[in-house]
Amino acid sequence: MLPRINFTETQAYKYLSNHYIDVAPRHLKEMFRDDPDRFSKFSITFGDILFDYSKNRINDTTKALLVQLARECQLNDAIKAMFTGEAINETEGRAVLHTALRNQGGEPITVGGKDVMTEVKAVLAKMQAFSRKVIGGEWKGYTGKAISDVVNIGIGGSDLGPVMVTEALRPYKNHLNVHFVSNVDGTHITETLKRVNPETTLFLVASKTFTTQETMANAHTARQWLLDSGASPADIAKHFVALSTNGKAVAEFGIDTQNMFEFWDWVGGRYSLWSAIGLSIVLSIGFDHFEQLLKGAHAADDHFRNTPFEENIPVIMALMGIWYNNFFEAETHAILPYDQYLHRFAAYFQQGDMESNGKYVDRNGMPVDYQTGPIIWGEPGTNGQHAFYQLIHQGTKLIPCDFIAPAQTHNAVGEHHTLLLSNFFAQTEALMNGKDEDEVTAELEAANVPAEKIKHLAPFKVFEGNRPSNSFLLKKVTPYTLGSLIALYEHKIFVQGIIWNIFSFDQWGVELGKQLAGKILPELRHDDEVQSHDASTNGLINQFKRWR
Ligand SMILES: O=P(O)(O)OC[C@H]1O[C@H](O)[C@H](O)[C@@H](O)[C@@H]1O
Repeated sequence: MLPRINFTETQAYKYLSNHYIDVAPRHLKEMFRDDPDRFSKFSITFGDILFDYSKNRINDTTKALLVQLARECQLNDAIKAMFTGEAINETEGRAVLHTALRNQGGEPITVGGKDVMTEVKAVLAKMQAFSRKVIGGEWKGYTGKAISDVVNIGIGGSDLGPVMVTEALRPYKNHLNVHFVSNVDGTHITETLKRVNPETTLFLVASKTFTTQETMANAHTARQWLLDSGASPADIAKHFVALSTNGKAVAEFGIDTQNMFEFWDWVGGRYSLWSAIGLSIVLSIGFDHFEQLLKGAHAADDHFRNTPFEENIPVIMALMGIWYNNFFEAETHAILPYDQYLHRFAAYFQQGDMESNGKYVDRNGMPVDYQTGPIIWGEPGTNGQHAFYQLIHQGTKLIPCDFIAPAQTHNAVGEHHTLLLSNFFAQTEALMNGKDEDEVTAELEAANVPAEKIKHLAPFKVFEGNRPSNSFLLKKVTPYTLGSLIALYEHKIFVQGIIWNIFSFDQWGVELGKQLAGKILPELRHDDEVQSHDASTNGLINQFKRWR
């Protein structure tokens, strides 16, 4: 069982509340001036990842107190409980073992007395053999042609991870075209099917539960499309495989369970890209690269498990987040990758973080009286710079940011990468330093702007700075480094959930909408007016009926 500690009642929290009063008015610029060791003190190198957290509004005392907070919340025990397969997803009575999926160290991991590693390895071997056949052209469609296109049909955790990783690792891609259909909006499947040929398309129906409305609707439409093209029901097996925990529902759908790649209820949907759900990744970049992804994640798992909190990247990421979320009252956290291939990274962690820690009930079943998970958002730089950075620089809200950039690009065209990285460095520096009135005035004077105009303009051109950021400088986005980076973020979410005393691995909050949609659906199947809802919902439904 996970500890039940209200972190606002710890000693560390009390100290931090007082300490906040001292630190909040201090400017990062001064902190750098006063402490020449700041960068070496507040940065951690892990393999090919440099994590710099020195541009945060902290000093040595802040860090020590935040680490004390983690200790008082018994983070050590919680980490151990997760890695050893305790049922820490208590509301669903399940272990949380995405770390077992990438356990490349050979250590046995048991759930209910059974070593899960045997099954994990068997499914990986099955994925490897299958992907070899598909990539090598040995697996044929119903007219005897090799597969050219793979369509992953899934949503949420059965979509976002594979999309993000296949995009991030495009430089490692083979000849197969990989597509993703998630939305139940018929447009998504229709537009995708326009681009593929039924004779050479393989569908992966990816669903942990195999009951998700969107995925089932898309899968049925895809199956019908295949049959309409001239395939027989017996040909389905050549074009459909399932990635699921639910063998019964897979068989009922008509997919041979031989063609099912299994995973288990101890894999949370939003942590499942390492499981059979990653088959689209394997097909896109080959099994060896997928294995590298697992290895990178495993190295991050080891780091998380075995490194003292002071030097532990996910722990520090989490503590910085708590410092802003619970003391500075920051509401959001931006993830800003300076790498076009990472363009779905923030979207991926919107689910990862917000579905995990978007909870207002604590582990005792009581409403919390403090803030929990932040709103996660972001877009790749430099696009964001020309869109929303204005608010980050000069708005009234404090937005802690993560900047992520590779030192080496996969596409060395002209000076592009140097331009990109100059923006990456400049932004974190500008957010931190800002620009005071003297600097603004000097600049305008140098540009020969008349004194009267300077007085008028200066306030608008001042940047107060003191806006915090983390920087992740990666040597290069490789499968291994990406695996590590994702795992570091996953563990950050875990640490925050432990400190906030919430359950990070269930998602009851998504159920209500699903339930109500199920109730409304039959009402939309006829044209009679509905009166069974509130006035707004009735009004919307009835207008929809008149217009459709
Ligand atoms: O993989 P599935 O069972 O189809 O679930 C897909 C998604 O469904 C729900 O919306 C959950 O909130 C997500 O966590 C999950 O990833």
